[in-house]
Amino acid sequence: MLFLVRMDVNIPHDLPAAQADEIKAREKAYAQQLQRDGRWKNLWRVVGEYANYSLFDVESNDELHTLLSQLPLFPFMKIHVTPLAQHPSAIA
Ligand SMILES: O=C(O)CC1=CCC(=O)O1
Repeated sequence: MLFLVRMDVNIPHDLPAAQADEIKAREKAYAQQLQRDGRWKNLWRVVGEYANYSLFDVESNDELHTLLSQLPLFPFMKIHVTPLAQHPSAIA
């Protein structure tokens, strides 16, 4: 099942920089592990925003929820999920 996910990151200004850097490092490692195993298929930065659009390929809504809720930045993100279906005119 394919899902388009937008993540908007909002780290509080009073979070110590070292703590923010540690969370971002864990986020990167987690994201790259999921990209390697094929579930996080694409990751794009939104130009000019601390946000991304990502494409996930997972087995279920529950799997996606588990995966997203384990993101180290999850407490600091607004996440919008769009489930995707086949378009009848698509050739690929
Ligand atoms: O920087 C972001 O958009 C949040 C994020 C998701 C995966 C990652 O490494 O950073």
